[in-house]
This record gives sequence, C-alpha cells and structure tokens, in this order.
Amino acid sequence: MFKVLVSDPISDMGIQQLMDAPDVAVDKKTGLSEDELVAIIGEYDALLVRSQTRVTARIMEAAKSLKVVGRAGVGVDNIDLQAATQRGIIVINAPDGNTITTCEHTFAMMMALARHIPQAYAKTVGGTWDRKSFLGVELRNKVLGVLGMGRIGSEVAKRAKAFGMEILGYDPFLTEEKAAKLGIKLASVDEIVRNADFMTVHTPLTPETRHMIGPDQFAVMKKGMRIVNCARGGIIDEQALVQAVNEGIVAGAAFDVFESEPPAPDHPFLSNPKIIVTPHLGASTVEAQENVAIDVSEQVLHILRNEPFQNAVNMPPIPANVMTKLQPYFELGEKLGSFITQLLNGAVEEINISFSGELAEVDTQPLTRYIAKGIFGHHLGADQVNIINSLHLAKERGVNIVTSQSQTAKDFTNLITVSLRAKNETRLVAGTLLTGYGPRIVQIDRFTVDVPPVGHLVLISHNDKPGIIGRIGTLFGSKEVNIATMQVGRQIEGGAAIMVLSVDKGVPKELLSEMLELPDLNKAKEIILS
Ligand SMILES: NC(=O)C1=CN([C@@H]2O[C@H](COP(=O)(O)OP(=O)(O)OC[C@H]3O[C@@H](n4cnc5c(N)ncnc54)[C@H](O)[C@@H]3O)[C@@H](O)[C@H]2O)C=CC1
Ligand SMILES: O=C(O)C(=O)COP(=O)(O)O
Repeated sequence: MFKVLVSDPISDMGIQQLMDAPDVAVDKKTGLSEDELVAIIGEYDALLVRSQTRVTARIMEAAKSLKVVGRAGVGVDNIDLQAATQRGIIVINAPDGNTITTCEHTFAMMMALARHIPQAYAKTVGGTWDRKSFLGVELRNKVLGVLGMGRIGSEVAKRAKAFGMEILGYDPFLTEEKAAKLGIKLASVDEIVRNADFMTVHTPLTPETRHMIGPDQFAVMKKGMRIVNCARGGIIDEQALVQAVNEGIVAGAAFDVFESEPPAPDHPFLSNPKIIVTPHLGASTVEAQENVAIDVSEQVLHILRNEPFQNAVNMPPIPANVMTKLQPYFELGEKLGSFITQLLNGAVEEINISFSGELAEVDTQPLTRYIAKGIFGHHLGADQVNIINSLHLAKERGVNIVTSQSQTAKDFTNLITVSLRAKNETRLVAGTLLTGYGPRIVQIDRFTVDVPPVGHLVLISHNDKPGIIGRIGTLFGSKEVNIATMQVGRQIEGGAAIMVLSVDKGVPKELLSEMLELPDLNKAKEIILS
C-alpha cells in the first residue's frame, strides 16, 4: 500500500482518483510545521503540496520512502529541488491547470487598478458616498507591456486584444514571427518601460528576472504607468516601486505576490492607497484547483506504480551504462549551453550540436538534454528546466535542435560544439574535457581560446592593438574587480580579437559601460556560469 500525504489545501475532487485507488492510502494534514513534517514524513511514499509547505532538505532527509513530491500548481520555489534530486525524489508540477485562472486574476487586478475598485468599495461600505475621488481610465487604446510571454502571458495578451489594447511583448523566446502570429509587437524591456500605459509580468523568479524592474527602469518609465504582478514577488523591486508610486511615476500597482509571503504588517504596500493587493490568489479558483489536483494526482499515481509519467521538474533516471560513459560531460554540456545562450542577442531559432571524437561512439541524447537544459534554464529558471523537460521545452517553443556526430575531433579526443541561430546572428562555442585538467572552452565563434567554464567571465571583442590589455586591467583594478585569468584570441595580427577574463565577483554595470568607451573595444558582456 502506498501512503500519500497531502500537506496543503488541495481540491478533494482532484485527489479523488488517489483516494479511490485500491493500492493508495491518503492522509490530509495541513498547516504542519517543518518539525512536524520531519517527524511523520518517513512513512510516506508521496507528498502533495501547493505553495505553502516548504519542502526543505531536512524534510527530504527524513523522507526515507518518499518517491515523489507533487506540486499542485506551477512554481516549485518552495521545494528544495537539489535535495530532492540528490535523494532521487522526483518532483512534478501541474504547469497547465491554472493558466487561465491566473490570467483572469491578472485582468481582475488590472481592471480593479484602472477603476479603483478596492478603494471605492472600502469607502462605500464605510458609509461615505464619494463619487469624486475615483476617476478611472479605460483600457481601450492603451499600450500593455507583457514581460514573459509563456502560458499565462500569452493568454493575457490574447484577452487584452479583445479590450482594444495594443500589446508589446518581451520574452527571450519570442521571435518577431511568433509575435506577429499572436497579433502583438515584439519589444525590449526598455521599450516597454518607456512606452506602456500598463505593464504586467509573467516570468518565473530567476537571478535574471529578480528586480528586472528596478530603479533604472523607473527612472525612464512612462509617467502614469500602472503595474500588475501576479507572477512572483521580487520580479519588481518592491522598495523602488513604492518610491516610484510616491513620486508619481507609477499611477498605481496591483500585486498578488510578495518578495516574502505573507508580507510583514508594516510592509509599505499595505498602507499605500495607490497599491492594491491580494494574498497570492492567482490560482485560487474552483476550476484551477480541480485541474491542478487532477493533473498532479494522475502523475503521482503513475510514479508510484512505476509507469511512464510527465511534468517532472528534476532529475530523471538514466541507464547505468549510458551514465558511466556520458556523466563526465554533463556539466560541460550544460555550461556550454548556458554560455552560448548568454552570448546570443535575439530569440534562438535553431540549435546545432555536434559531438566529435570518442563521444561519437555512444548515444549522446542525454548529453543533448543537458546542453538544452543550459540553454533554456538560463531564461526559464533553473528550477523549471531539467533533462526530462529540456527537449520538450525546445519543441514547445518551436526551437529546432539538430545534432550530428563525427569520429574526428581536430586536435582533441572529444569535442562538443554548440551553435545557436537567431534572426540576425549565429554564435558558436566549443568545449572539451581534458584528462587531468577538466572542462575547457576551446573555441568561441571563430576564435581559439582555452578557458575553464566556471564563475564570472567577461567576454570582450576588440581590435588587436597595443595597450588595450593594460587599459582594461587598469579599469578593472580601479573598480576593485580582480582579474583571475585573461585569455586573448585573434586570427590575424592587428585584426578582430577577443578577450575572455575570469573575475572573482560580479561585474558592476558601470564598469561594463565604461569599458565600452575605451578605444578599440567593440563589445563587452558578462557571462555567469555557476
Ligand atoms: N499568482 C499565482 O498564484 C500564480 C503565479 N504563477 C507564476 O506565474 C509565472 C508564469 O507562469 P507560466 O506562464 O505558467 O510560466 P511559463 O514558463 O509558461 O512562462 C514564463 C515565461 O517567462 C519567460 N522569461 C524568462 N525569463 C524572462 C525574462 N528575463 N524576461 C522576459 N521573459 C522571461 C520564459 O521564457 C517563459 O516563456 C510563474 O512565475 C508562476 O510561478 C503561476 C500560477 C499562479
Ligand atoms: O502555481 C503557482 O505558481 C502559484 O503561484 C499558485 O500557488 P498556490 O497553489 O495557489 O499556492
């Protein structure tokens, strides 16, 4: 008999199939502390949660029989995925079931914001008949900026069209063609910030999206913008938003999510009359809760019964013989994917991967998955992409992956070459595993280099002229950024060249912009490989 623990409020109708299964016993115990969960989790084979239960490494450690954690919803930031993977616990989510509901909540928030509904309601039920203070605005003919055009963002855009809005969308996977098909305009974050009347965010919270709307964006923002966040707290810098509201840059904001939930009683949003809030209700409808509970219960049942399953967000099993051969290359593959996606400007349309030398002797598909994980994980969030879903995510986004194998690998015993094609450019990186030395990037575009793919790198394209290395060294020194290693590559003397620096910490934005003012320096980009 499999034992399933449901530790958050999850729709009964959705989990009925688990309750009806003859080989499953379901316990519902909500509101448990970490200690209480640690004390009882050992007897369970599956755990079903929403966003309240924090499934920590401590809980996983105590979970001796746990095979699967099922998240009845999208975001898995409350689950320690690394700990789950380490212990071989599969984590699955229900990515589709609450899309429409969250999209509709976004609209409810946008309209409530445009017409001051919460404020007007409070005054009316308080006994004041005030028809003067709540002059609203129409949505019609307004520009809506959508940051994150995935499942929810795309549905929001669709509905906004029906309201007569013009939509500017930004997503690293949105091409002009896809945008045209959706009837929206592809725009940069900067264009959205400068031109939108309303803006709504629908990205996961990743290192890249954290505070993607912050002081720099508020400084150039169209005056009077209204902002909605029904995705994750922290995508918009809360302190900077409050300041922008107080300065009149932002006319109003509607937030369903907070950097820390629940927010402290003195959180500035809670006392600002121009900011309206809901307590993370985006997914809270009867329909969505049934959908996600049905989806997650179905997959949990498959996993418990050892049947094929979907929607895993962490590590899948790989056959032992394939594992032995390929495992040493997994990290290199993922790093190459992450490296090249950070170099590319524009939405990736095609990925070309070639495996050469001894790698050509085995089935390299698992390695392709790691490379795709590096490419997609950078934008979609490392917690959302794994080697089970990375190829599926590529397909879902219409990105073609072409792989080839060849027995010869120039000067190396093994070589992985990854190139990404976007509308206006193609970028290439190649890497190898050097026995005794570990992974190395050996080619970037047409330049030969020798760089370990770790930490903070700065990629500079410049003209091969005397003095440039010194000028860069002096500039980094003046900003207290230590250069650990420096690699230069060129094809001909005096021609185009590249430099790869590895530095000990993050590079301040102003250092990158000051670098661009140096003579003979053409481009500079920071690349972070964890
Ligand atoms: N408030 C609530 O109760 C709910 C919140 N959510 C949250 O809403 C968010 C969106 O969910 P879905 O649409 O289902 O996810 P999704 O994965 O379909 O879409 C997210 C999109 O964000 C894009 N993205 C990643 N980095 C970006 C960047 N730097 N700039 C612009 N776009 C970027 C991705 O390419 C992707 O297309 C998630 O954070 C999810 O956890 C989801 C359901 C309910
Ligand atoms: O699905 C998501 O990402 C959500 O944020 C919904 O969270 P909830 O299940 O309502 O606690």
